[in-house]
Amino acid sequence: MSALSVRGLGKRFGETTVLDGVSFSVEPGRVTSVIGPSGSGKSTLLRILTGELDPDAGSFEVDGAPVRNAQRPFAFMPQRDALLPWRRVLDNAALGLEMAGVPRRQARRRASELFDTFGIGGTERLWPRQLSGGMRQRVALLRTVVQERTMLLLDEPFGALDAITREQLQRWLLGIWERHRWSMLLITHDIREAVRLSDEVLVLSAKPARIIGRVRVDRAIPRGDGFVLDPEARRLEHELLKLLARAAPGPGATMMG
Ligand SMILES: Nc1ncnc2c1ncn2[C@@H]1O[C@H](COP(=O)(O)OP(=O)(O)OP(=O)(O)O)[C@@H](O)[C@H]1O
Repeated sequence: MSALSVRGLGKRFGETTVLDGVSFSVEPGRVTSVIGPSGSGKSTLLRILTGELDPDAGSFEVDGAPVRNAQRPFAFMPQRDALLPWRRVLDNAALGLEMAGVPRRQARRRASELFDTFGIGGTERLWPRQLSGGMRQRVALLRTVVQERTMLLLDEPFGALDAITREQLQRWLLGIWERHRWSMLLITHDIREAVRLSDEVLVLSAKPARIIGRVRVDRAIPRGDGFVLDPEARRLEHELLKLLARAAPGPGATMMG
């Protein structure tokens, strides 16, 4: 049974069709990435899954059961880290639990237990503005995973970071993932990141978005640092580049952003 099974999702904004019959599944404990041209509808897809938007067509199931509006079994990390500047780091980390109805003290205790594992021990009493970009992302991810859902939806978690920090956080995420084995759906702009972190990469076309390619990465996760230089990884990146050129034909065909 799939952790997530999406069938024929369609979405229009006014006259514009953004998603057109998008179907895929994420297997339990697997990581699936979605890449595609800017504006193709990747965030819209996640916003439908989280219940922020209603689809115009199609449906999806989680663990084999249709999802009703009220119950969203995902933990979602949005594109921006969205830490609240007026809450200390620990209170930010506990926010997702609090919003899910967990009493504040209990939420803070559960969040605080993860700080060391996430490499941010000692920052609990700081304000978000006192953290680096990479640390902020760790807090945002902690806030997401502390909700203890089996499926994570991550919308470009490392998109705003410099290349070195991004690389560090990818390595770190793989290490954390190995312990928890969440099913993950990851939106990214970075082909190399998609190949390194995923079991399968889906390529969306430009608007209206359809899935125009699927690339499997048949190497066990976590993959070591050397994997990016592995000929197989380079071949898959090349294949994805070609698919992206088809996804957004014309000048800047491989540009995403
Ligand atoms: N509420 C809305 N009303 C009208 N149009 C919208 C709305 N939300 C998104 N869109 C449009 O839908 C399209 C897809 O947007 P979306 O943010 O899903 O793309 P994306 O692939 O995530 O883009 P990026 O890679 O730049 O983050 C865009 O053309 C966007 O302008």
